[in-house]
Amino acid sequence: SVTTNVALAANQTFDYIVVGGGLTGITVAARLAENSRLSVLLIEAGADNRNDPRVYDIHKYGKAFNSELDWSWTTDKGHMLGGKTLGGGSSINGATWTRGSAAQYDAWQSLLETSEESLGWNWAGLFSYMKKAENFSAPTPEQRSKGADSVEEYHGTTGPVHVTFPDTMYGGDHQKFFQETVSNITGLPLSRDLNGGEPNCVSFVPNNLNREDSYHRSSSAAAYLTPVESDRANWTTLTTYQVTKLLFSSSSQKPVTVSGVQFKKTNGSVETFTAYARKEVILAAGAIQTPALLQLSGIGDPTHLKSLGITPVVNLTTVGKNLQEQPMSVFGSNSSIPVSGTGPNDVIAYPNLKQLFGSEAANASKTIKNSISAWASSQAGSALNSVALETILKTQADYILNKNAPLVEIFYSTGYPTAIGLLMWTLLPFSRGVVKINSTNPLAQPTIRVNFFSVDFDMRVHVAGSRLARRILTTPPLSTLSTNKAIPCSAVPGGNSATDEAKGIQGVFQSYRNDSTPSTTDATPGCDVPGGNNATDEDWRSWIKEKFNAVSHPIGTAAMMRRNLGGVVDGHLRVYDTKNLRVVDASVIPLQISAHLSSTLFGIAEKAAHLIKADA
Ligand SMILES: Cc1cc2nc3c(=O)[nH]c(=O)nc-3n(C[C@H](O)[C@H](O)[C@H](O)COP(=O)(O)OP(=O)(O)OC[C@H]3O[C@@H](n4cnc5c(N)ncnc54)[C@H](O)[C@@H]3O)c2cc1C
Repeated sequence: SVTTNVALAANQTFDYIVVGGGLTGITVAARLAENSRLSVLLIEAGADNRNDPRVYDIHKYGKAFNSELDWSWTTDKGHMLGGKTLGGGSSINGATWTRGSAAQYDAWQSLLETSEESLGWNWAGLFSYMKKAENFSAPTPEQRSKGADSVEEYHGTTGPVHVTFPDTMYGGDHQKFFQETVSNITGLPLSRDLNGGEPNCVSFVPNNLNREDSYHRSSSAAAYLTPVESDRANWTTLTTYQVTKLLFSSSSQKPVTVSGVQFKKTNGSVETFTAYARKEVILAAGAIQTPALLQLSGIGDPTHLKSLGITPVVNLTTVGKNLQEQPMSVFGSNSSIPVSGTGPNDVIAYPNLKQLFGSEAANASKTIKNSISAWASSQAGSALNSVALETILKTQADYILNKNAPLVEIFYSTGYPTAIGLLMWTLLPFSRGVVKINSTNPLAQPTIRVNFFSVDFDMRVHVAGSRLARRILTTPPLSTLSTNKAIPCSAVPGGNSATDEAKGIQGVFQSYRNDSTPSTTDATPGCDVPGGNNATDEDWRSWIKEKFNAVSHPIGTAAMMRRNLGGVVDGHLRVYDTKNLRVVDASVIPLQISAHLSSTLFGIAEKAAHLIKADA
């Protein structure tokens, strides 16, 4: 059952306690609870908002941002969004369903001990679990006529997460012209389906929506919890309570044993409760709150912990380090014709280094090859050390230079009724950041330093992506739809007084505005770069620095790597020097992928559940 009745959890013992009822937490809990002999407690800080239209109606995307459903963490540049509700990010995200390139997943395996390579943390191993999570409905003939397509073997059809194209999908000249323009400029091939491990293309993409449920969002909660909610007496989901500390039964002897968790009402009331774990505690609080909870519990850098008066339990200096988050800029123009459909956004271009940099590609490659060591030194404070980081960055460089990994995402962000928009973000930053608690108050937000653009090459990528975005908007056939052909601008119809519908559909635009654009007109980033079409790199750099925002795809803060690279968990997702504590969320992803994260995370959670069951 889903409950706010703390008596159902306090002072009780469960086989497994899962911390965080977000994307991965619900997935793992649901799989463990399939065995009726095992008891599972899932604790979620947010409320159960499954019946809130801001959650189930994808057309209201963006309306949950900066509300009680959003952690809205402060970073070194603006806010990072995160779902604070049952389903976590999967309840408030854009529902875009994509996967990275096979080489990127294969790289994860190379960061593990040789003895763990057989665990299958590679494309082949994860692809099967991503498909296990998926219940794909191929496009209808009408959707095909708009441009949707799929390759059967890239999808699962019997999993819990419904994935499909929406009945309201966009699919007029806008989409077609965007594809054509991008392809003409960059040479990117049009792909039928980018979910098969080769996203270096331009393609329509599906969403995790449920065709059998009025195209409502298929969040982790809707997919894994709702259908079994009344059957699983062995699974308790406690909402509106935040886990504040892990408890250890033996902390002097390594590996340490976790005996349970402390938690309190998320709204800050003083009373603290305890629940006990017979077998394991699984952290799934996401890439920001999981490292914070580890640190609050004494797992982290002893010097930092002692400075706050916390007794160190496990010495793992990289808890919270290796943070990789992506910067995004927004571009737009108004269209002379209305768009067809109401979305959500459905076409993405993923250029690789050559397609992004064009004639500058050789130079950009040379910069990467010659700079890894210097970047590792400059970012060493956000990693174990420069030697470890150099190995990690070399792995990242390898798939950029040799395996066509896309460097930026250009998401065609159509806006009802007439907007042409492009969201462009750097996918694979070389900059590294840190999440660090700054007090012993478990309800206080940790300090998040992403260190955006602290490796200058990340800015070069962003300038190249921005230039490409503007070129796409000003090149036919897409530019023939624009009312402002010279310098596209004004993306959100109605600007800051846009209707709720326009705001909802264009949530990303809108959040960008709410966050950092105090514009009083409907002028939109993209039209106001000093120098317009003749802007210099310096013009672009200063505009980007002022306007960019976080994508809200943080990863890496409890990375799955060998310990001498700065890993926090091993290939079984077990925290080093602990016996029964695992992390199963975006924190464990060691390197960014050229994709939105959720399909990958459902795969990780499915695989984790398998590992946990096998170990038991
Ligand atoms: C605005 C936005 C848009 C996105 N768009 C897309 C998209 O279109 N497609 C895509 O594939 N991905 C998208 N993502 C990314 C994806 O949703 C996230 O990467 C994913 O949800 C992360 O999963 P997770 O399980 O690691 O964490 P989450 O899903 O964030 O779950 C963590 C959960 O733990 C809870 N929690 C935290 N601390 C505690 C605690 N101490 N005690 C109890 N509970 C706690 C949180 O409230 C939350 O519910 C988007 C993300 C955001 C924020």
